[in-house]
Amino acid sequence: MEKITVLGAGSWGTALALVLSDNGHVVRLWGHRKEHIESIQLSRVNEKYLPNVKLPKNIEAIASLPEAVENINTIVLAVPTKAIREVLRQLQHHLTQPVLLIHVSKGIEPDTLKRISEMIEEEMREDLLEDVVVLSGPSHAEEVSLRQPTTVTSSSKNMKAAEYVQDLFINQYFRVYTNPDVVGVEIGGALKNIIALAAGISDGLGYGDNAKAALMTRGLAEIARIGSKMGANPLTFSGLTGIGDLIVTCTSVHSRNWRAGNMLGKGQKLEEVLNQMGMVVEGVRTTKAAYQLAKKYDVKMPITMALYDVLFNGKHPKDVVESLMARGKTHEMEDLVNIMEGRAINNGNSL
Ligand SMILES: NC(=O)C1=CN([C@@H]2O[C@H](COP(=O)(O)OP(=O)(O)OC[C@H]3O[C@@H](n4cnc5c(N)ncnc54)[C@H](OP(=O)(O)O)[C@@H]3O)[C@@H](O)[C@H]2O)C=CC1
Ligand SMILES: O=C(CO)COP(=O)(O)O
Repeated sequence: MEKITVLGAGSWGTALALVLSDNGHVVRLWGHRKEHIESIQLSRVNEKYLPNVKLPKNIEAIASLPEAVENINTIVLAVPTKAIREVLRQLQHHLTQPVLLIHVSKGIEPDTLKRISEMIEEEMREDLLEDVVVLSGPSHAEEVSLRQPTTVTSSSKNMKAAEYVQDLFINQYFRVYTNPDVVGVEIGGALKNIIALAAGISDGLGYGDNAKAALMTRGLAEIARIGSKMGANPLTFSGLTGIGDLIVTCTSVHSRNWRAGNMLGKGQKLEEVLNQMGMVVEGVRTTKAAYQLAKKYDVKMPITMALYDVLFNGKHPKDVVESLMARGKTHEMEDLVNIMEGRAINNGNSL
């Protein structure tokens, strides 16, 4: 039995607190808004983010960060990508010993183009950071909190730490695998949100399953192409944090990215969609980051570019679909064969 603190009292932080509590651990769930935490303390329910589940006694909701991390050496970081640096800066003031940081966020920081574990290593004082582990995979909070079968992957530069996290979380409904490819796991988790937004737009426009299958398949090719250039093992993209997470996010009504895309496809404006959602839609910021990554690494990412035009250049989704379909002819597998065989990627026409 361990004492573990979860930072971030949103959907995913709360669902993971439930998994840890089911495994017999004592969990502190920290949230930054006092009134939100007080309402959880009062009702034992996280009304805003996970209204159907009552929290058991071994989850303590806490609004004070120093209290939440006192005498703790394992922390789950479950806030949106854009809040990571701010939370880490606050956290360090209150740590008196090194901690294992388990991050579960799916994003890439625009401009710096850092992955989450890179942001953590940059922000944390070395003497306060034992290891960084990423836990990622096809896992909607709504289903995990109902104890429905779910599989995820634990990844770290230090495989002992990844295995420790596997042991903390694994149980009869939450199966945890390990994978040493941190870059692939983080890139797959972040970039699938872009494709989920595009799949939602396609559904919102009234296109059918053919279009969605095309987006998912060619989206994965795009993710594998940039991921491999960034140092990922291409095989990771055929696993849980690649195609697995792509499937669940592009096809589930639980996905905020798919739902946001769906509203955009039906003609709503980005700002009103994000306001309506009330929860994080990571794919929007990640599209900006991926657009910059494609330029930096000189990798063709046509779906990402098309989505960027819809989100940030006011292009109509139907027009970008037309442009995508009208591109020059190409060989389907050429890039992937090159990636698998470790050859240089052809950036010409094979898209
Ligand atoms: N939901 C899911 O099923 C899954 C989510 N993820 C990933 O987990 C991460 C978190 O997502 P999720 O929990 O779903 O998001 P939610 O939108 O459900 O919740 C986000 C939580 O973070 C809090 N927060 C926002 N900014 C800050 C800040 N500056 N300091 C402290 N807390 C802050 C929010 O507080 P407030 O209420 O004040 O806004 C809220 O409690 C994302 O990267 C997501 O991609 C990964 C797998 C599954
Ligand atoms: O990452 C997720 C499922 O694996 C959650 O996706 P959304 O953020 O789109 O809801």
